[in-house]
Amino acid sequence: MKLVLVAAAALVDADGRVLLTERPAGKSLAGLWEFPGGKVEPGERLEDCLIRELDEELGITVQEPCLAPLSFASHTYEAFQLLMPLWICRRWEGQARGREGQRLAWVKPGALRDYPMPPADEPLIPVLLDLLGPGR
Ligand SMILES: Nc1nc2c([nH]c(=O)n2[C@@H]2O[C@H](COP(=O)(O)OP(=O)(O)OP(=O)(O)O)[C@@H](O)[C@H]2O)c(=O)[nH]1
Ligand SMILES: [Mg+2]
Repeated sequence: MKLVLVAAAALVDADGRVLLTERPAGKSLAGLWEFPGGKVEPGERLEDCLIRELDEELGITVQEPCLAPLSFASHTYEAFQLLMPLWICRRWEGQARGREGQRLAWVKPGALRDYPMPPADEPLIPVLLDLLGPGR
């Protein structure tokens, strides 16, 4: 089965909220909320991919030392197996905005379950809750 490698980030703001972005209409899994990130290009370093995607999708600049490995998602979809390392990032330059027209939400960890996410992301919710607490 095809392996798809995706680099993604949990951006956490000063209030401990996590950024989710809505997948635009027309894409697979449209309407679901996900961590920003994207597919690794052939030969591309994972961290370079993530930094590129965060700029393309959100218009923010992230320095590599501000990315800490947190967890990963492994999920078998119908057409491919997804392997998605997830980094946590608390520091970046610029203000995140949906550069591709996608909606953004800053979400308390305790409210992540209110946002429908791809099935691969489910096991990442308790990881963020453990680390950050539910928020208030
Ligand atoms: N960025 C991101 N992708 C995720 C998450 N969870 C998850 O299953 N994915 C899947 O990982 C794949 C890569 O997403 P992507 O954002 O790089 O690529 P894309 O929009 O071009 O995807 P597409 O071409 O399949 O529509 C997609 O199939 C997406 O559904 C997540 O939390 N963040
Ligand atoms: Mg993407």
